[in-house]
Amino acid sequence: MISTANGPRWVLALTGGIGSGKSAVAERLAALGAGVVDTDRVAHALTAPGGAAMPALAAVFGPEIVQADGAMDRAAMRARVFADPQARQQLEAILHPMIRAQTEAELATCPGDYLVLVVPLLVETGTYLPLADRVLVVDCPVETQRQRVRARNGLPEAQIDAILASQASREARLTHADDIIDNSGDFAALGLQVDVKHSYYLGLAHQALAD
Ligand SMILES: CC(C)(COP(=O)(O)OP(=O)(O)OC[C@H]1O[C@@H](n2cnc3c(N)ncnc32)[C@H](O)[C@@H]1O)[C@@H](O)C(=O)NCCC(=O)NCCS
Ligand SMILES: Nc1ncnc2c1ncn2[C@@H]1O[C@H](COP(=O)(O)OP(=O)(O)OP(=O)(O)O)[C@@H](O)[C@H]1O
Repeated sequence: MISTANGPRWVLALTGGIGSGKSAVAERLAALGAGVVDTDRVAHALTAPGGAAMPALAAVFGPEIVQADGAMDRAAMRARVFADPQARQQLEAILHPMIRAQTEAELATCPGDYLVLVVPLLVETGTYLPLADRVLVVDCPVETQRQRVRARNGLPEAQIDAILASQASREARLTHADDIIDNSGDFAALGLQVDVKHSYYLGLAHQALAD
């Protein structure tokens, strides 16, 4: 439970590797009434035109990572950081503290029956784990992740390899799971699992608040 100005809130941390289905799960939980704060979305806002992270990013990485509209050039930055671990560390050193502060501010005011905190790097950084009452991992075979990322972004295979290599292994991530959603099937199979988990989390959240 986290304490907010609106009282204590029960928090589900939701994670998974790239292309595993975190956004699809979070979207459905939101439709069912959960309050969702997604650190990827927070990061996007910080790097949008006029975003609070842009001055520091331009100073460190140069004008070539800034688009004409003032937003971060995501493809350019992706190519750079997944080819160079030191550049990735520099990017994370700028963005992660800002993402954390904004995420905490949003959690403090987010409505919903309980809170869902979506953190792709939950296991890798460990810093969000203390906020979580429960950890839900969206899981599928790495080959399925590859296929879905390929279909969505058309990323070169070497870049998909580099992103996967920078993230925790499937096995390491699963050791942190209280619950697992298997997203190796279709959207219908995913939806059924999410609905069951949501009912369970509603019960846990109500129980925790009653205790
Ligand atoms: C590297 C960037 C420019 C790539 O942008 P792009 O639009 O291609 O991806 P997007 O932001 O939508 O993220 C998609 C997925 O990439 C993976 N990913 C993103 N950042 C990282 C990272 N630092 N390390 C490993 N994987 C990452 C995650 O699986 C994430 O869900 C961007 O992800 C970024 O700015 N990352 C740094 C911030 C960060 O660490 N975000 C993770 C959430 S806290
Ligand atoms: N069960 C499924 N069947 C078919 N396609 C799926 C399924 N689940 C997700 N997808 C597709 O796979 C892609 C990745 O899904 P999603 O964006 O939900 O994953 P993510 O974990 O949030 O990804 P990222 O880490 O890149 O932010 C999307 O294009 C989505 O539409």
